[in-house]
Amino acid sequence: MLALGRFATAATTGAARPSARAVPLSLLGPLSLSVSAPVPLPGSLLFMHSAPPLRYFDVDEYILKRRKRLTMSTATAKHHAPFKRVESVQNIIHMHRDPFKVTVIGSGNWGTTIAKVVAENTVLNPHLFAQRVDMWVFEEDIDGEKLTEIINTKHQNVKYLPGIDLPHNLVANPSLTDSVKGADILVFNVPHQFLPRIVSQLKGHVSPSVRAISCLKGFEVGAKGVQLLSSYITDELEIQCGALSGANLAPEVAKEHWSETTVAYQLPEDFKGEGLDVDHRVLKALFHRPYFHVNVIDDVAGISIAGALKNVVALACGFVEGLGWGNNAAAAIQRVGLGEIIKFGQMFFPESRVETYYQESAGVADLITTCSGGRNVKVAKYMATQNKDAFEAEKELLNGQSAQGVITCKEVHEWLAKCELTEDFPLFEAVYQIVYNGMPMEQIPEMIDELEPFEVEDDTPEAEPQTEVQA
Ligand SMILES: NC(=O)c1ccc[n+]([C@@H]2O[C@H](COP(=O)([O-])OP(=O)(O)OC[C@H]3O[C@@H](n4cnc5c(N)ncnc54)[C@H](O)[C@@H]3O)[C@@H](O)[C@H]2O)c1
Ligand SMILES: O=P(O)(O)OC[C@H](O)CO
Repeated sequence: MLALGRFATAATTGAARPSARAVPLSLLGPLSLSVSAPVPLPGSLLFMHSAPPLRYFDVDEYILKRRKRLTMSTATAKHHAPFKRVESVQNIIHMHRDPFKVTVIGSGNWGTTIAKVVAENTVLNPHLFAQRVDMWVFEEDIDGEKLTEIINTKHQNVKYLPGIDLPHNLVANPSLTDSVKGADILVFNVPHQFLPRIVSQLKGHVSPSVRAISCLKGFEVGAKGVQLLSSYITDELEIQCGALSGANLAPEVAKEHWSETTVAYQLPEDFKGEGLDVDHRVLKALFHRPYFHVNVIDDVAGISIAGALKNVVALACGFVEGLGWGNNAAAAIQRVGLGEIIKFGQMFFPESRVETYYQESAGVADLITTCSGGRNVKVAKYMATQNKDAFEAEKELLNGQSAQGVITCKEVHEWLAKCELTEDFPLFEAVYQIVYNGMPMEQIPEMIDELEPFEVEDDTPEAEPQTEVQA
């Protein structure tokens, strides 16, 4: 309704032109009028069914205005504009400094995949990025050989991303502090339970001018309450940190099957200027690939909340899948889950935007893909079918990888319990009770029945008050 309200003011009134094709607005829905939605065919008119007399939306006029707006916004590009797509980046950024040196911290399933993406782009953009990308690897022994040595000679991460060739400019580095030496951009990508230790080891080794992106999904719950991981990194290391999150199952991205993602970043107060510092265009150049389409926005909170909480919802999906309840049950879980995700965001991170949850890859799209084929859903399904607990399931299924929902549901529970709000998030609470207290998963429907509908603020003008009709 937000988009409908905005466009309704631009609509003209009058009769439909006889030659024009009419598209009933009610069929298109509010999303179809949003800026990022496909534009309807020229020459068609969208009828607005909402208020008599019948009004229409002139699509030709809309397309012209939209094109003009896009041209203007490209010409007057401002870094803070939300949802503005960053157009082509090649050869546009004039660098007034040395190329940015990039380090990826983490080498798991997603860590290695993102390192591959980044290393491909540093080769393609030598004016922007130093070609060598260091990837910090938590060293381990694989059949008597060090994992870093295997990666640096065979150019494959045989444990966490087997079968995928890695660029030769990607260098596995077992020393955390050495890997960040001289780095301008840090890409954090480890299971989030390991972040506090990593960050404490990095203290004193990272200059305040370094910029960072967190690809982690989860929260930090501590003395400061519930914290986004990007904020945690900023607080601990005193560096600006954004986030990358989207509908991105690592094995598919690694095989270069097309997907989308969202990067969110806010310029720091000490931003040095275009060509001198990391901004939206630099980040697009760093992460965008033909098979990995990036949209850069500034809603760090929105994409981080969606990314973390959908893992909890995915566990619930896995439970009902394991119980053999079918697609309807999974859809019901996702509907309720999305409501709780948005509610959580609006309640604890009011700066996050509701639109992010449905317009961005990091929102509902990530919820869908994670609930369809992610590790969380697999672990939960295994719990249901094999009668194992979450930790046994993770160990038996994932070969050292992590299902982050298992930890996130505990963090969320601890935070909500502190706020005495567990009853307001019955699905999140049900998942916690199943994973940690052995509550039967068959009880999910009763537990979530109490969910109050969540009201989203609407800027549609209020209807005229009705005059009371006297009998
Ligand atoms: N895998 C995906 O499809 C995917 C997609 C998007 C986002 N994510 C998110 O990305 C983050 C990283 O996930 P991942 O898939 O790369 O990791 P993963 O689940 O594959 O975990 C394995 C990694 O953890 C490391 N590790 C194990 N013990 C450690 C320790 N004590 N200290 C430090 N590191 C240790 C291993 O060395 C390995 O690199 C997570 O927050 C996850 O939710 C994952
Ligand atoms: O495999 P999962 O469940 O950790 O989910 C992976 C990603 O977060 C999907 O975007």
